Amino acid sequence: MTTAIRIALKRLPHGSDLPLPAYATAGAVGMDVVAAEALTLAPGARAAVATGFAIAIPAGYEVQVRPRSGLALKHGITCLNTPGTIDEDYRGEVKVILANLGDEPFQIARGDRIAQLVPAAVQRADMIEVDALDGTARGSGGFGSTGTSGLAG
Ligand SMILES: O=c1ccn([C@H]2C[C@H](O)[C@@H](COP(=O)(O)OP(=O)(O)OP(=O)(O)O)O2)c(=O)[nH]1
Ligand SMILES: [Mg+2]
Repeated sequence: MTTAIRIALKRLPHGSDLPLPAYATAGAVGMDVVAAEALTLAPGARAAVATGFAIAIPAGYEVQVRPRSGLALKHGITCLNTPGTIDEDYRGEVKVILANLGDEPFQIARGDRIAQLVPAAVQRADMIEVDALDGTARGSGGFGSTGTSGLAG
C-alpha cells in the first residue's frame, strides 16, 4: 500500500497488556483497536469505550475512528459519531463511542476489537467572506433536488 506515517503511541496503565492497534491483513485500511474495558451495551445505549492508549498525530493529519462492518451487520454496533475525529493536538485517551442500534444487549470483553483507526491527511481552509457567490446550474437545489431514480426522466 502507501507509505506509513509515524504516530507516537503511549500506553496507559490500564492498557499496558493489550495489543496495539494493528492491521489484520497486508492490505487493510484500518488498524483494529481493542477495548480496554468490559461492558454491556443495552439496545439503544451508547458508551465511550476506553482503548488504553493516547497518541500524538503528526501535524497535517487526523485519525478517523470508524466502525467495523461485522459488528454493525451482525449486532447493530456502530460508532455513533462515525467517523470519529482524533485531532492532532489531542493527548487524552483515545475512546470509541459505540452505540447499540440492535435489538439485543451486546457484551464487549476486554481485548475485543471494537473499531478501526484510519489516519488521513487534512486540508485546512480559510473562509473568505464575499457579497455574492458564483452561479452554478444547481444553484440552491439540494437534498434530493435531482430526483431518486437512476433512470433517465
Ligand atoms: O471518537 C472519538 C472522537 C473524539 N475523541 C477525542 C479526540 C478528539 O481530538 C477529541 C475531540 O473530538 P471532537 O472534536 O469530535 O469533539 P468535540 O465535541 O468537538 O469536543 P472538543 O470541544 O474537545 O473538540 O475527543 C475520541 O477519543 N474518540
Ligand atoms: Mg472539536
